[in-house]
Amino acid sequence: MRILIVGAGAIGLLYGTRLARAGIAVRMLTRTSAQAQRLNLEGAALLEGDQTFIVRLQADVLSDRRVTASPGDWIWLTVKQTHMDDSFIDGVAKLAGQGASVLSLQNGIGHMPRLRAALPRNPLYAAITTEGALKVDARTIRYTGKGEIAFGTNDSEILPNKTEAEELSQKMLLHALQSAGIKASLSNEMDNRTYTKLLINAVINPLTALYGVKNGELPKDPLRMTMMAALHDECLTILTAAGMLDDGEAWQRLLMVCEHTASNESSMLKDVREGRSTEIDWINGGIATLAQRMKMPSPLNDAVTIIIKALHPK
Ligand SMILES: NC(=O)C1=CN([C@@H]2O[C@H](COP(=O)(O)OP(=O)(O)OC[C@H]3O[C@@H](n4cnc5c(N)ncnc54)[C@H](OP(=O)(O)O)[C@@H]3O)[C@@H](O)[C@H]2O)C=CC1
Ligand SMILES: CC(C)(CO)C(=O)C(=O)O
Repeated sequence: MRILIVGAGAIGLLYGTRLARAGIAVRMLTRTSAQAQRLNLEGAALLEGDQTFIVRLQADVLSDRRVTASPGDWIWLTVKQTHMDDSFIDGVAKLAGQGASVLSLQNGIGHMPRLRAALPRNPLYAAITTEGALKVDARTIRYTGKGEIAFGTNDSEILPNKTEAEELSQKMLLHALQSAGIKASLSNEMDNRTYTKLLINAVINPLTALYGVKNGELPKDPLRMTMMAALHDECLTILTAAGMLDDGEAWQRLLMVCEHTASNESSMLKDVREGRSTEIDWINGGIATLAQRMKMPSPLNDAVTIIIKALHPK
């Protein structure tokens, strides 16, 4: 089985290095030739605790025509939402042809329908990970949080009869991940998982970016807690109306994530600090769009989306 991973950033290299280390045929597809060259020459470095693992893997530039000529069985998309413009999605469609299975691993919502429109015949999977990684440089990432990955089709796409080839391909991917020591599962409730993760990102990400604090600091101030609770409640109301299961644990889960990732700067805080656009349009903006479709109000999500976007580079 061959896996092409598009986007050699924190998450792409976190999975790429561990799969390659377990002997799975992995190829990283980068945006720049400089990064591909560096990965080919020096290998990728995975920092885990005080250990450094140097992993040899093949890398090419996504736009290289030779890449399209030899597609993989699986194509993983590990770029950010901000990178998934129309030309990127066109490039993925060319790469995938009609056969490859495509797995997309982003925080936020809104990208899956666009991918489906561009890939009408390919098996298409959403993935949610609770693992954490940080990109240190073009070839180095730090493993910042252990967790698990779940993948599956979106609820609207669950078909009663999968093809045998599709089923085999899912099992092979699961086996590859597990053989690499990665906690992985195939899920038939991806909408619920996506919304559950979205709720966490929709509270922690914008508020840590606005207050300029690490995740663990967010609940320590009573006024920040008031804001967290209000945003949480609005998101929960909208997401449960959209199909998320309310197991009564959402608020506790949110506080637990703050505690477990206490020393992290959220990805949105980092984006703002480093002068990049954030994934706000697909996180709180995504929730506001869901609300609009259901004719529900979303004043807090609307407000944080505008406030964060005002911090984007002009
Ligand atoms: N990091 C984490 O711990 C977690 C991240 N996520 C989600 O995973 C997704 C990826 O995040 P993360 O890995 O942190 O992001 P990074 O910014 O670290 O990585 C994204 C990578 O995509 C590359 N890229 C951009 N455009 C292209 C292109 N056209 N062709 C090929 N590669 C391209 C970037 O390359 P370049 O630098 O050259 O632009 C970069 O290396 C996000 O949606 C994030 O929310 C989810 C859970 C945890
Ligand atoms: C869970 C959390 C908030 C951890 O930092 C995250 O996913 C992010 O920063 O985007």
